[in-house]
Amino acid sequence: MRVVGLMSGTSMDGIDAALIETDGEEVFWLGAALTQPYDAPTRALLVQAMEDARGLNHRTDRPGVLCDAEVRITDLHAEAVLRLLEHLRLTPGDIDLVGFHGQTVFHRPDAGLTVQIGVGERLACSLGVPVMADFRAADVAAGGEGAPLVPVFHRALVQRLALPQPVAVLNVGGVANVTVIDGDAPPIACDTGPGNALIDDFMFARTGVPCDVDGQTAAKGTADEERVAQVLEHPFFAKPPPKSLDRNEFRRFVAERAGLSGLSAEDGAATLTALTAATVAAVVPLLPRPPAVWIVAGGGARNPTLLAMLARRLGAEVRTADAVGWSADALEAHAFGFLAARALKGLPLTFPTTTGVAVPMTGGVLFRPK
Ligand SMILES: Nc1ncnc2c1ncn2[C@@H]1O[C@H](COP(=O)(O)OP(=O)(O)OP(=O)(O)O)[C@@H](O)[C@H]1O
Ligand SMILES: CC(=O)N[C@H]1[C@@H]2OC[C@@H](O2)[C@@H](O)[C@@H]1O[C@H](C)C(=O)O
Repeated sequence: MRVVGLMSGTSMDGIDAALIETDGEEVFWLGAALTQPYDAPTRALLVQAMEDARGLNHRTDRPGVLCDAEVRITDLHAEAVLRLLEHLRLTPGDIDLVGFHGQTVFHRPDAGLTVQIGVGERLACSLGVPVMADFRAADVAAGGEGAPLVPVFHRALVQRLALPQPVAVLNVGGVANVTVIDGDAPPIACDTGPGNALIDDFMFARTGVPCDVDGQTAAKGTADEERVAQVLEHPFFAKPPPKSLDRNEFRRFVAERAGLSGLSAEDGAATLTALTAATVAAVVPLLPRPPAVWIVAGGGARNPTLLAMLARRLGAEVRTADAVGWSADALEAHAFGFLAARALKGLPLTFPTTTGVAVPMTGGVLFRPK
């Protein structure tokens, strides 16, 4: 199948769209990708949507601006697909399926609720292509964490590489998550903690720039290890995998524990970057054996200061996804193309070792164009 995967992650920087050729078991080709950035009004609408989603009790409720936000982002996803196809000189008739993650506005698996906004039917009708959406709901309904979903894709990719095992695939987006693959053993996975989100917020508040470009600010600072250690006392970090996070989960805790207000922009950025690296390293003692190689994807792969801190704290080889022939920026979009193909075939997306669900589960809801 030729599938376009779509992901709009917790950083809310935009929509990633990527083409993949797969049968849902093997990956035949990781195709071209692009990012459709969210403009400032769309980002503001999504921030408000997340605020309005806080009191959600039912996954179909759409209080406040949620309904507007859902339609707006659906249409932007259609634009992203059309732009990608145009770039490839293809038309919607040339693809078999679209994998539409949607924008997470609420994630409380403990309360049995995870909500990704996006109208699958509207996207299917506007493109004239079947759309697989709502990937997390079935897992959460069955008692799983509903995240991470990408491990089964990471496993398919790692199987094609000749690398010493175990191999860890680390995605550093707004939130960071890891998959550990060790031969034929079921992949072990979890969210590890904050990825770039806290660094982004801090940089925006201090400098008006929404991220620490290339880790340059952190590179000039010194991490305050005591503050990092204070944050690591949160019980989340001692909990064995699987486990997942809402994007805002650590905001208040880090503000209270790390109290960054007294630090310079450089030292604050260095401390938050060290925190991301330290929370990733905190997973290692929870694994059966330490990974020999770490492959880093997501926006964090573009931050050399973070990569250096990871290598030091993990004491293992750290490579970027691009260095092994994948796309660090498009890996999650490729993943949702792969997951859509699996869901279409009824193959499992989640496993007891990845989301804590009792038995392997398929998922997704298929929308066909009318
Ligand atoms: N050149 C760069 N230098 C430093 N950081 C960068 C750079 N480019 C991107 N980033 C970081 O990567 C983030 C975006 O990462 P990504 O697109 O992987 O996140 P996401 O997919 O939205 O999140 P998630 O995986 O949690 O859903 C930006 O917000 C920024 O913090
Ligand atoms: C609820 C939700 O949207 N979680 C995202 C988020 O972004 C990163 C991390 O937290 C991850 O577990 C998950 O996305 C990835 C793609 C996943 O499910 O594998």
